Amino acid sequence: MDVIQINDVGKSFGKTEVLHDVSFQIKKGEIVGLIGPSGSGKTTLVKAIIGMEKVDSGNVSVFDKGMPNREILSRIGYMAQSDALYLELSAEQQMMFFAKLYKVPKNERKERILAAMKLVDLEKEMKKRVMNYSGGMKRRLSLAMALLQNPDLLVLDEPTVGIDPRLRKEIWGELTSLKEQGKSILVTTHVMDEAERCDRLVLLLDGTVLASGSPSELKERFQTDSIEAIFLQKKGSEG
Ligand SMILES: Nc1ncnc2c1ncn2[C@@H]1O[C@H](COP(=O)(O)OP(=O)(O)OP(=O)(O)O)[C@@H](O)[C@H]1O
Repeated sequence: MDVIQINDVGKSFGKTEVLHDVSFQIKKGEIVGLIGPSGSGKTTLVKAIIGMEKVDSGNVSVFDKGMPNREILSRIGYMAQSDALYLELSAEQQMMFFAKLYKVPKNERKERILAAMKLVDLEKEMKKRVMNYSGGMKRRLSLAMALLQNPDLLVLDEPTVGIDPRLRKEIWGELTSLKEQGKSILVTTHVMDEAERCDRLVLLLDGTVLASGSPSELKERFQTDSIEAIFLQKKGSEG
């Protein structure tokens, strides 16, 4: 079964077309990277997947249901590109607020919060108010929030921006183990060594799918040794 199905999706803002006939699927237990230069339409697509943005044509379904769908949304852990955090609260209060909102059973809340915070290496900073967090800490807290309700699908929009290489490696280790538990993960990134860790990549350029496949398939198809070079090649050929 496909966890995410995107069929011929088109979207414009005013006269500007930002997505054109975009189609791809994500299966259970797969990490798919959505890769593309700034402005290529990644965030718009991610928002369409979670039902935050309406598409003009085509359709988006998640777990076989058309989005937006409230029930399905509770199975998705979403991490937005910009952190939506309550600065006045401590990280722990913030997590508790969302644990209630996500209807995490009362007797599991503390345990789940601690597990998610450990994963992003923030368990010692839980009492601190979020306003005193650094940019990278806020990013990590947003990731912990996305993991809180133990979702079947994670949709992460540039999750590792501002996160140092050591923790980035740990986070990717965790994403891989979540995938091994059968979770599906869609991640947007600009970081090419992260792209290499995905099972499959969807390369987006100017709102269209340039190519998709495993990192090694793509490199072979385009006869390059890096994913980045594929974009450079394509841009060059447009001249
Ligand atoms: N609400 C909006 N109104 C008008 N234009 C928009 C809106 N949201 C996005 N756009 C435009 O759509 C295009 C794609 O934006 P999007 O944020 O999806 O790109 P992106 O690939 O996620 O870029 P980045 O990597 O920089 O985040 C851009 O030209 C952007 O200006």
